[in-house]
Amino acid sequence: MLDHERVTIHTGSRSRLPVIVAVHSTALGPAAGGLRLWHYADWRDGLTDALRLSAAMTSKFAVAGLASGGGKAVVALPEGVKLDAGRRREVLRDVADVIDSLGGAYATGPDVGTGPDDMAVIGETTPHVFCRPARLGGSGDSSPHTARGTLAALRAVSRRLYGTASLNGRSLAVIGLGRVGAGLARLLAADGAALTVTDIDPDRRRIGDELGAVWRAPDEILAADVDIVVPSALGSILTGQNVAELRCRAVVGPANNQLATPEVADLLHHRGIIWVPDYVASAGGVINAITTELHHAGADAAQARVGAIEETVGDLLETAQRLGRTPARAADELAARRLSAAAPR
Ligand SMILES: NC(=O)C1=CN([C@@H]2O[C@H](COP(=O)(O)OP(=O)(O)OC[C@H]3O[C@@H](n4cnc5c(N)ncnc54)[C@H](O)[C@@H]3O)[C@@H](O)[C@H]2O)C=CC1
Ligand SMILES: CC(C)C(=O)C(=O)O
Repeated sequence: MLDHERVTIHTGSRSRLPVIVAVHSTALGPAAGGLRLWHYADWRDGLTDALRLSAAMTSKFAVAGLASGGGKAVVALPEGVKLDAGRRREVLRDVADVIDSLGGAYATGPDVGTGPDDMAVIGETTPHVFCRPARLGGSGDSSPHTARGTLAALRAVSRRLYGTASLNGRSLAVIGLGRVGAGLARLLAADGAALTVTDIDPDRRRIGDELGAVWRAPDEILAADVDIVVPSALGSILTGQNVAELRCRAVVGPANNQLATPEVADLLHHRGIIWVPDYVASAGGVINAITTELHHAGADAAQARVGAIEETVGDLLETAQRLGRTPARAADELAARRLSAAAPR
């Protein structure tokens, strides 16, 4: 059964590409979530992604205590298609038309494949957009805040495992050195962590070299002998098959939808590996954007809320242990309580 309030699929009048907007829930407020511009073998895979990603946004906002609902947009690019500047603009204007037609039920921001300049183009058509560049009144790139929020989650896990929040001397494997992953790797290196890194884009290796990190092939890094694995690329990286190969004590990262299926959280738990739900660890970017742009709080207040992810994760780990649950279940239950307490809209 469809679990979503509204799903719009529209063939862009300019680009002729499928523009998908999934609004999962507006129980806590109008939906928000990023725009993913990515390649898919079949556009229906993009639809599946939009459905899962938008549901995760609902939980992300609920656990973060923000009055927004879950949504996500996906433009499914056929494999191998590259967008030049003109074509990219057409795609973004198509997306903007769909968002505008929803009358405020959904506002977009950046996700994989998009950034603040793309939000500026969308903002030419519709006001329902955030993370535009600061010169246009937006809060800019979300990824440094997402990286900082993930670091806060890592500190909470380090405290639980090693009795100290410091990551100095810990070994971490960062999978994906994109906007969030590279920023997070820099923060971790500055804290004295020993890094192993990878990306499918070989050009990213220079970021690892710059940080003195060990480079591993993408298909080898999950089983690296490190303290913590940090998924920072795309989803479904943890499966029923590969959990058995892990050698780390925790998996904590910003990548959305890391589990191929929800049951993988139980498998990790049975192996004694702490998994922090991605929708908790990755909330820093959207916390900063929504707090400053929609709730008009100052930068310091927003940063404090991003830093509070450390406390949120610490509390979740404690609740999970006390009640004999996985952290995933403890987080799902917290989100469900907050959603059911919200007045019907
Ligand atoms: N940008 C943000 O503020 C937020 C991002 N996220 C999530 O964090 C993840 C990363 O996002 P961004 O850094 O913004 O995207 P990005 O597009 O800048 O970076 C993704 C990186 O992952 C690499 N990659 C893709 N598949 C890979 C694989 N199989 N193995 C290794 N590397 C691979 C890509 O080459 C790219 O360098 C995504 O899952 C995104 O949904 C979550 C919350 C906020
Ligand atoms: C960065 C925001 C917009 C988002 O989509 C997410 O947190 O996944």
